[in-house]
Amino acid sequence: MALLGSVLNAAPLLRAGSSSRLLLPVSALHGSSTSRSLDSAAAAPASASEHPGLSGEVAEGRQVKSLREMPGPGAISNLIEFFYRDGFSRIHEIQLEHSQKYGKIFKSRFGPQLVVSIADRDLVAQVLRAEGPTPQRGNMESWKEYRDLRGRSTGLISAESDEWLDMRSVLRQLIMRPRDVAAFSDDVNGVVFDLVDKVRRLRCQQPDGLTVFNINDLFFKYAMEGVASILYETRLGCLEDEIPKMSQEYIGALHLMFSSFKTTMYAGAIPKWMRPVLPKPWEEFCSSWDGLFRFSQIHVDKRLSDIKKKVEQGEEVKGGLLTHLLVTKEMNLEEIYANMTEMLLAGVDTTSFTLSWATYLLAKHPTVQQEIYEEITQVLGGRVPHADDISQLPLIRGLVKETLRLFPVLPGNGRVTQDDLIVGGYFIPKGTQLALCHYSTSMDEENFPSAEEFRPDRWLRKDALDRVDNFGSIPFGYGIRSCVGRRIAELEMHLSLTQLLQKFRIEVSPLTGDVRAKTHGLLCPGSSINLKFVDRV
Ligand code: HEM
Repeated sequence: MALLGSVLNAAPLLRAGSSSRLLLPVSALHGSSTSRSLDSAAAAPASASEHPGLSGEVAEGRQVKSLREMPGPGAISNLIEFFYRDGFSRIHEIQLEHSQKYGKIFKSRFGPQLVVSIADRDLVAQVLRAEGPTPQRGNMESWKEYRDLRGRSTGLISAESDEWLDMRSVLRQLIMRPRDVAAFSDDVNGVVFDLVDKVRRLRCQQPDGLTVFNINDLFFKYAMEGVASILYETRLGCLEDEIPKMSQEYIGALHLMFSSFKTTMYAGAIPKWMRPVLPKPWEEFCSSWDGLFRFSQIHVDKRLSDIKKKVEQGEEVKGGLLTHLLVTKEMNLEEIYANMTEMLLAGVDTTSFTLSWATYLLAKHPTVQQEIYEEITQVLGGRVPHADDISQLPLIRGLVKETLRLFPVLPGNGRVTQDDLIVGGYFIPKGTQLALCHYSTSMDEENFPSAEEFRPDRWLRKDALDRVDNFGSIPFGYGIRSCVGRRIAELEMHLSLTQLLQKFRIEVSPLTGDVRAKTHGLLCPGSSINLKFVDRV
């Protein structure tokens, strides 16, 4: 399942405003909602004074090139790459290959679509720093169409312009600073206890009493339970042996949308007029959204009715994020449903894949694991960690950063330019779809020496890498449209990894092969990760 990935990675590949839209992978296939033709771009050398978004290159008198002159793979070779060589599951590798072959800025075509890919840290920085107040990631037409059809609101992922800005301003105040989410420590720790317990129960079922098969399945349940404990202020029971029916149905809806990654893709890609002859993708798309919205609505309504009861009885109303939103009415009810739905969606696979990679890397590097364990023991002893402890655990933070550098769950991100830009010497007209190639910049030796190596200590402050504006690795994006759930995800990952390392030595099971990454919307383990959890004495 990889909904967020299909949205953030692939949505930019839907051509805006076209009735025959095509969905393309962000990193290697390149489409455009360019509002000017390439010819006019070529014929209109920009001047810095006319175009506030332009870099100093024009002013310095260097020749600005048009998109026509930009290198990149041809449409036919892209077709072959993706449809005959299973390129859809290797988007991250193709991104790297193309940046090595064509340079750090290149264009690709797929039919009428054109996307400009940027695989250079400084150019990515230039683009993101020049963003206006309401950046756009890509085309969200199919999401919006569903919402219009059902009279639903958009949430942060699907909204644009002022509508997006208003909701973002509300949520930014509530969950974007580490100290805001520190308040959720106890709730998340409650879920971590259940995770540890579940590890113990699962390994007991195996003959060696140690192995947990397909660790991502467990982390998926943990991530869902963890994020729901914050978003809905309730427990879903995902880590119980019998998952409650309602939570099971939600997981089913999520599976429908993603197991059918294709469903999401085709729903957006198949033109409306073809739906009568090819109804299934759109129907499945709508039906999975129905399930996701229904689930959120049940939990939001339940909280609302609890609050009303308390008010009627004259009791004080206390609570977290959802309570705040319902009481202050900074968002209307439909907006709350939509944002809870989209945040739950965005917060599960992303976190669980990262945890799966982190534990796999730890198991493969016992010396690193031991160093991190010693740091934890020195700082906490056996004490349960709290959010406030994390600043004292730089290696735990480095572990998460390094995992996301090696396996950025979103290997690429999209932006539609909102102004004419000159990037890397090329004139990029307003409305061009850009693909920011995070995977390539993360693996670039210039940004990270010995880039293939797993070295959480490279993030220790002494090396000055640990900066929010290190554009070589920005797994949560950057700036005003960056991941709104970043602090929640970090809290869930820091607390769970710390406790797992306090309790267990993690080893790779001999039943695990060499696990390689594949793109399935998100960058996910290409095969099952099976790990042994050995008690620490
Ligand atoms: C390891 C975990 C996660 C990673 C790596 C991640 C990464 C990202 C990235 C790269 C973006 C796009 C940013 C941009 O366009 O600049 C994004 C957006 C978003 N993420 Fe996350 N995410 C994670 C977890 C979460 C969680 C736990 C939540 C919710 C609680 C969440 C909610 C969102 C939302 C709502 C957006 C859209 C924000 C907007 O458009 O304003 N994410 N995420």
